[in-house]
Amino acid sequence: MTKIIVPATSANMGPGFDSLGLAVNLYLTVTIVGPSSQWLVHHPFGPDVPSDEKNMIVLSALTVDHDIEPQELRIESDIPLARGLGSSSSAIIAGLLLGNELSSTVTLSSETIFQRAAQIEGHPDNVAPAVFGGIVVAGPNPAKPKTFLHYQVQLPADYLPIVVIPDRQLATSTSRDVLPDQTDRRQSVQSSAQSNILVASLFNNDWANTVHLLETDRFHEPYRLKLVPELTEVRRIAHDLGLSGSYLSGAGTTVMTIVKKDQAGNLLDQLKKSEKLKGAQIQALSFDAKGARVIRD
Ligand SMILES: Nc1ncnc2c1ncn2[C@@H]1O[C@H](COP(=O)(O)OP(=O)(O)O)[C@@H](O)[C@H]1O
Ligand SMILES: N[C@@H](CCOP(=O)(O)O)C(=O)O
Repeated sequence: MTKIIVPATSANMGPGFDSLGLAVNLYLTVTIVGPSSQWLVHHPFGPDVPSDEKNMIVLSALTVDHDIEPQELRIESDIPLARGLGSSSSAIIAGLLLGNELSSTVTLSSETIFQRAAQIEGHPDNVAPAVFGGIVVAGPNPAKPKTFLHYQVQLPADYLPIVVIPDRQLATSTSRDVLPDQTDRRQSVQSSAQSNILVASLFNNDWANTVHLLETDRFHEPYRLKLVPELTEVRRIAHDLGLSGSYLSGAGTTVMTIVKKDQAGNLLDQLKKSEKLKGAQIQALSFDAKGARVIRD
């Protein structure tokens, strides 16, 4: 049976709000069981997520080709919903790949799948690493309205991502609602400078400085902190160990820390001891370098 696999993503690396994201080894897997008289989606997400043609994956597939035959689908997922790990992006991309597989008239390239998914999401920071894998800088293409440019960064060999995933959902739309419409000019200039330096450090594989720059966001973290106080606790614990590299993953509630591999065990031990992080899923991950893929047999 054909399987579609899409990784989870962590957007908003540092001051790279809406433009810098990375893919990790948590996956959404969609198995195409076969044709059915109507769309039937077996999934583990409970009654709030539709199991018929209203499911986000099916809706996305139908944007590729309205005439595709209904299918029975089986969904497995390690990506928790509404926690800042790009579950909606992975569902949209899985749907576009599904439509691509099932259509007899349309064939989409990875580039087109990325562009369409970014248009649907409205920002490319999750969908770029979800489609292409790794760490990606992406943003609006000034030469072509409604399209996006994207550039992939080399992955660091000696760092890995650690996630703290609170046992609490936060819809991206809710978390965007707390952001101000305007920011101060001085602050914007400083944030823009730090974002530029962060991108330069990423392309120079300078992770000793990158981890500090990951903590310089002023676009969203100050406003979202009240929704995700765990960020303060993770930073406190990491700083006590002399470690930087923590940021709010996407719109929250996940907190991501990029840490040197030889420090990961130390940090995990301390995070797991914290009363304030009780109930959170705390684990070391790895970067996903491949991005979305289709496995046919
Ligand atoms: N695999 C999926 N199938 C169907 N709907 C999904 C799937 N993954 C996510 N969604 C929808 O997207 C919502 C979460 O999107 P969002 O608030 O953007 O959070 P995030 O993308 O950070 O996980 C879920 O509540 C659900 O409605
Ligand atoms: N830049 C977006 C990223 C949202 O990511 P998600 O994983 O929470 O969907 C934002 O901050 O709103």
